[in-house]
Amino acid sequence: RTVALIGGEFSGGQPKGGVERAPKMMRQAKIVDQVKALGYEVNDCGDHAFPSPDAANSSADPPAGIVKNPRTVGNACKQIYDIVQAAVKRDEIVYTIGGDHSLGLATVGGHAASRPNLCCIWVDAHADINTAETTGSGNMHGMPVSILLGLQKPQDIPGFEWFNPVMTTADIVYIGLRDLDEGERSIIRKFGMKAFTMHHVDKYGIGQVVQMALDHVNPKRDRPIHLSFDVDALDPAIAPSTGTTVRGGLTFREGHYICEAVYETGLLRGLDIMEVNPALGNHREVAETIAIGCSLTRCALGETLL
Ligand SMILES: N[C@@H](CC/C=C/[B-](O)(O)O)C(=O)O
Ligand SMILES: [Mn+2]
Ligand SMILES: [Mn+2]
Ligand SMILES: [Mn+2]
Repeated sequence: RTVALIGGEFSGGQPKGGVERAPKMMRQAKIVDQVKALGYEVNDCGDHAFPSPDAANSSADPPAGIVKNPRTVGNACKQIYDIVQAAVKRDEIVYTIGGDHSLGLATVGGHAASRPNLCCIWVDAHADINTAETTGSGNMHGMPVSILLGLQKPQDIPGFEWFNPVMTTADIVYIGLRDLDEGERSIIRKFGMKAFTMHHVDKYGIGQVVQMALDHVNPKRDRPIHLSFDVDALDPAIAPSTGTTVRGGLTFREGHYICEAVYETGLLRGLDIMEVNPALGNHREVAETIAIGCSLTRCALGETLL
């Protein structure tokens, strides 16, 4: 089994610099050796840096409405999308280290483009499903899912004309939500999307939640799975170095359980570890957040299953 490792050194989907440094920091933490130690071949596709958007409203990439850096984000996504698609065609497990979660359009979208019947588990404090109309911040890391599903027409955002939505609202399930914008709430309700919030995690426990999530998007356990993990799904106490912290998140074990349970299906074909920002917090907080990015990866690749 081969894992294609892709570093997405990209920060343009949100305003806090530093998130582009996570791939190098994870490599310094020996993530490649850790994956190899689990028995995988690693096809290192390298780290991909992108022109970091200069100050907002730059002349080269003016906002589309209030959507910031659309062409910069679209270009980065297109490049990662192509790399992901090529890895999937080689039947490799596609593993992307972000970078902000706007790249989720490229990882899940690129995967779906060459993997029929793909389903997605989106682990996040946020739904990332704002359209250009509903976004309050204009930060594109809050929008990848709406474009992925075609709820936001790609051709209506400069830089995204290349994207062809192939997934539907029924192909994705959320775990960990606790900070939704009003527009996102109405989109989720309107399309009857499945979302397991932190309320459900408390009510049913993580074991039941993952089971119900899989039963929703993968009832016959016959669909390949893409797990897109935003580390801000975890409680900030254990993953502090991330740009959009929200209190009351997943515990260390709940986060790792999700990864273990997805591995246990034998259906994991795509994994994203997103939004680790080594520029945020003190040395210990950065080290802890990088370490959790590595341990989540190991659990998603089978480390803890006997
Ligand atoms: N919903 C907020 C927050 C977006 C958060 C994105 B993240 O999940 O990738 O951190 C927004 O649209 O600005
Ligand atoms: Mn996210
Ligand atoms: Mn988030
Ligand atoms: Mn985030």
